[in-house]
Amino acid sequence: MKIALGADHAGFEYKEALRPFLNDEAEIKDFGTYSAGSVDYPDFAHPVASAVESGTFNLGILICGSGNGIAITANKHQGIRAAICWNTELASLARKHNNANILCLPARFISIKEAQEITETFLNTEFEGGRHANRVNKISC
Ligand SMILES: O=C(CO)[C@H](O)[C@H](O)[C@H](O)COP(=O)(O)O
Repeated sequence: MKIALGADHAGFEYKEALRPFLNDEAEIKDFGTYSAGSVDYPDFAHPVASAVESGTFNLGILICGSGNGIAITANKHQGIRAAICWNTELASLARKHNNANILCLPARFISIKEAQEITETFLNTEFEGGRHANRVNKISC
């Protein structure tokens, strides 16, 4: 499993906390940001989304303050299904029903422990297919 990881300044601390936790599970590439200094979330969401869109990475994890900016940006890419998840049930449904390929975490609304649990659920839940496959296939326009 290859995972592309990125965050803006609001998600920086969470990204740093997730990285060692993820290393046990997968091969990780950290696309930045690399400090808590203020940056613009599209500069990190686009590279992560491109990496997943191209198939070089299986899944992406993006983190910003609300989750909105990174999700809006990532979902501009063809074949990207970026889902904002603030609890484990949403993470499970995003994988099972939507085959989400980028997890968007809202750092200013969850704890680091919650972020780790949500990430673990997202990475360990499979797409159910079936009726959901028909719907996911209808997303692209
Ligand atoms: O989704 C976002 C923007 O739409 C993120 O929450 C950003 O992290 C947030 O806007 C950053 O805000 P700041 O006041 O510049 O720290």
